[in-house]
Amino acid sequence: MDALPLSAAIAKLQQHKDQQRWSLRDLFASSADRAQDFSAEAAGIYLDYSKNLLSAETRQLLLGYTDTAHLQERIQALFSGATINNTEHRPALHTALRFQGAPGTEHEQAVADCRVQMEKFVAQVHSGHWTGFSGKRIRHVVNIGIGGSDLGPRMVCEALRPWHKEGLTVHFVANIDGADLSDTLASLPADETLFIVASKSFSTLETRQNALSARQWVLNAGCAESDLEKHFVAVSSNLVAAQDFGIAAQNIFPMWDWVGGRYSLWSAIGLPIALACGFDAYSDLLKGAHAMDTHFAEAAFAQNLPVLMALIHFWYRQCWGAGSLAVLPYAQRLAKFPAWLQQLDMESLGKSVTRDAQPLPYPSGSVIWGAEGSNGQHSFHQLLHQGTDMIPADFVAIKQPTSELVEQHQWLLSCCLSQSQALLKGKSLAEARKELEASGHTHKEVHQLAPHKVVPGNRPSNTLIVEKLDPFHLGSLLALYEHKVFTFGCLLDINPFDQWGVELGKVLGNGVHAAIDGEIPEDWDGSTAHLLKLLLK
Ligand SMILES: O=P(O)(O)OC[C@H]1O[C@](O)(CO)[C@@H](O)[C@@H]1O
Repeated sequence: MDALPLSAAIAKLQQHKDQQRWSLRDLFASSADRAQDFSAEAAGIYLDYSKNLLSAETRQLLLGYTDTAHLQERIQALFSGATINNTEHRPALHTALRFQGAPGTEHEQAVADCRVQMEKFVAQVHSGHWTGFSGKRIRHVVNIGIGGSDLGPRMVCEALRPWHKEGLTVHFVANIDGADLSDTLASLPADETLFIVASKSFSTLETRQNALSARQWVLNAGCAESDLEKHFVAVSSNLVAAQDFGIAAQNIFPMWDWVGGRYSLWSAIGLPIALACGFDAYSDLLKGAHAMDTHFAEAAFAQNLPVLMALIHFWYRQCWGAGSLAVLPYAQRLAKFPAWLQQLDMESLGKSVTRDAQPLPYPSGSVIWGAEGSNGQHSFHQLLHQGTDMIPADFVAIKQPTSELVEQHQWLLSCCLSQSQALLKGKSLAEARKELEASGHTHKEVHQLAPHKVVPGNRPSNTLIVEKLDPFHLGSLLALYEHKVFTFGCLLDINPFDQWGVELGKVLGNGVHAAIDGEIPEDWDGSTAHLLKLLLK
């Protein structure tokens, strides 16, 4: 697609933005039902987007932009399995991973078969029929994987802690830093530990090295080579490499090239979830995601949660110069949600050319960052409130208490709502002065202190209310963000399913490693050569 119509449409949006003075206080004052008007709901998730710097006219213009970007056709292409990952010549069919009912396509049939294999395996481990080399049942599972083969299952397992099965603990190791693996293994009994080597490609440096070390650790503990299959299973689309590594064919769970790594937690990459929380919980996660898929595919764009969220983020990125988005889940168990979203969003949208390889004439994706509330309030929220940049934020609140400490949940929700309220309202100089005068400060003190107490306000946010932090609603929340990111990619006319930029670092990493025992090539930059010499001294 020619990027020019998109650039022209963005210029129109920019004009609309530049022509008026935007005040959240005024927008609320001029419309009594703004909160209702600027909200939508689907699959157990309520989106309030009223605290955004946009009017009904802005919304119309943004919705109009979806035609220019051919969004409807793109969504159809996604669901129908068209080759939308055009640089790798593949479909992106993560939605097929969470199909419900009877399998209707070849892809769904493969998924159904894999689910049967997973369910059988989980039952064997839970029942104690799967034993380690000493005949004892498995009590620890260590997932070795990185990126999409780690972040999703790790985050979900932490989010669903109340579903964890007794007697089985799931651990995650990702980093090439040996401390990750050795700290994890330090307290584990090798004969009761099972490893999942999770790697779509089965060629990822970190995963291969960690898996090799884990293999040695099991052997050192007295396991015979012939018993290794009791301790290693794999999830991969590269069956040959997994078998070459020494994983028995029957212990390999399939993955397919039509599933991107960052969209893979719904596949057998989700095995740690099924082991930690049970297969029913894993199935409910898929159901929640499927409910959001249906909403995304069928709802009118004006009511469509992923589309609305993508349009709003796009508006700030293109017309307001917002370089980052803060994601603030008010739930301790969602502490890893921002890290999962970082890969999903930044690996997908960090591109500089359009689908047709033309230089992108407008900004691409932005920085995604954040942490769990209320902790973030006591660290980086200061910058959100008084820093010079406007940083839009997504607040995620969970309606039902996540623990028996119900009163604390009420405080948690109060913290969440009051933060977005403070971002909206701010505090004017006059308000700051009045406050200081009322507390007995001298005229001089008021004059000096008041500017420090001014909070600009007028800072936008979305609030998502998730009914409950359970498998179904978590599935729905994650699929919402997946589709938001896909939509953003369509609005930019980029391919959100490849990640060529990551490859360069991998290739250079091999070169640096080779230089440790060999010669430093002459064409290296001076800094890298000097640093390596210092490190090797
Ligand atoms: O599952 P694999 O093939 O080991 O890849 C791990 C991760 O590495 C990446 O390719 C890039 O670092 C991610 O996209 C992927 O999720």
